[in-house]
This record gives sequence, C-alpha cells and structure tokens, in this order.
Amino acid sequence: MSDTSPDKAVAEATSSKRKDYLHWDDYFMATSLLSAKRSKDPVTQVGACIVDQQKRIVAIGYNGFPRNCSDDEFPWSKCRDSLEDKKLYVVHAEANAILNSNGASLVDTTLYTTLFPCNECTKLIIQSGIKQVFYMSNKYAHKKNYRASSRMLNAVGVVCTRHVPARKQIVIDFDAILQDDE
Ligand SMILES: O=c1ccn([C@H]2C[C@H](O)[C@@H](COP(=O)(O)O)O2)c(=O)[nH]1
Ligand SMILES: [Zn+2]
Repeated sequence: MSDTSPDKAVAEATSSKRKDYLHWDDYFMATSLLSAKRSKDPVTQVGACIVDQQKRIVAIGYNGFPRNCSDDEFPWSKCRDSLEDKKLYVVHAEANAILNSNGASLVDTTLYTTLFPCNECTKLIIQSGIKQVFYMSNKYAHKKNYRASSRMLNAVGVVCTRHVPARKQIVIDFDAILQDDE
C-alpha cells in the first residue's frame, strides 16, 4: 500500500525542486509591469526593463516627467497644439530605462517593454545596441510613428516579439506574506 500520509506529502513538497517557479520571460515582463505601476500617466502606464546575456537586469524605467519637473505642475492631458500636452514633457519608459543604465554597455541586451516602442524609443534602442525586444501591448500599431518603429526594427534585424505569458497571473499578496510570519 502506498504511503499517502500528510507528512510524506510535505516532505516531498519541501525536498524537491519547485515546479511553479517563474519563467525568465514572465519574470522580466512582470518586472516591467511592476515598474509601470510607478507611472502617473492616467491613460497609459509603460514599464521597461533591460536584461543582459547573463539574465541580469541592467536597467529599469517607466514613463514620467523629467527629474524635478513636478507631476503636479506639468500636464497629464492630451491637448494637441497646446503647451498643455503631456507629449511635450513625458520621458518614455524605454528612454528612461536606457538612461538609467548608468553607462553600462547595452550591446546585445534584451528589452522587455509593456508597450511596443514608438519611433523615438526605437531609435534609442537601435543606437544603444539592444538586440531583442519583447512587448505586451501593441495598441498603437496602426499609428504612423509605430509603423515607422516596425520599419526600423525590421531593417536592422532587431528581433521584436509579442510576449506570450506562460502563466495567467502573478499575485503579490503582501497580507499573505505578513501572515506567514505570525
Ligand atoms: O514608446 C513609448 C510610447 C509611449 N510611451 C508613453 C508616453 C505616454 O506617457 C504614454 C502614451 O499615452 P497615451 O495617452 O496612451 O497616448 O505612453 C512610452 O513610455 N513609450
Ligand atoms: Zn517611446
């Protein structure tokens, strides 16, 4: 008769490799999504994360105003042809990630971004030597500047792939973690 005691089940579960660990691509995309949570943009929050060939995160960024430009003073509105348009002021997530890399070489790195990069970010991606891009949303694919991105990325051979998550959700439950300590 097989031993199905709770003790044996616990022993087995705690002595062998966990099976539901995060896959690398989900891990880095989730890191970008978490970074996006820092964004104050009321419409689109973008996060980006740059990873080297040893799977080390070398930089992270999200969309926001330049340092010392107050989130309370600068506009989050969209007002074409007006000085009150956020577009004039926001530093894009990918640009922030590249700037946050602190001088590290980005040659042959991989960028994970929650939104397909615009043409301006794409120029920076190419110029910094990033070789691969994973994105989640491509909601602006029809727009001219995003079509220009695809054109540049294809032309120079930066591999650009929509990330297909291996799992449906990742939950961070602070309460449950704290309860574990009690
Ligand atoms: O490559 C990109 C493109 C856009 N963003 C940021 C810039 C803005 O803050 C939002 C887009 O706002 P909408 O109101 O959806 O136009 O996304 C970025 O970080 N990276
Ligand atoms: Zn951009």
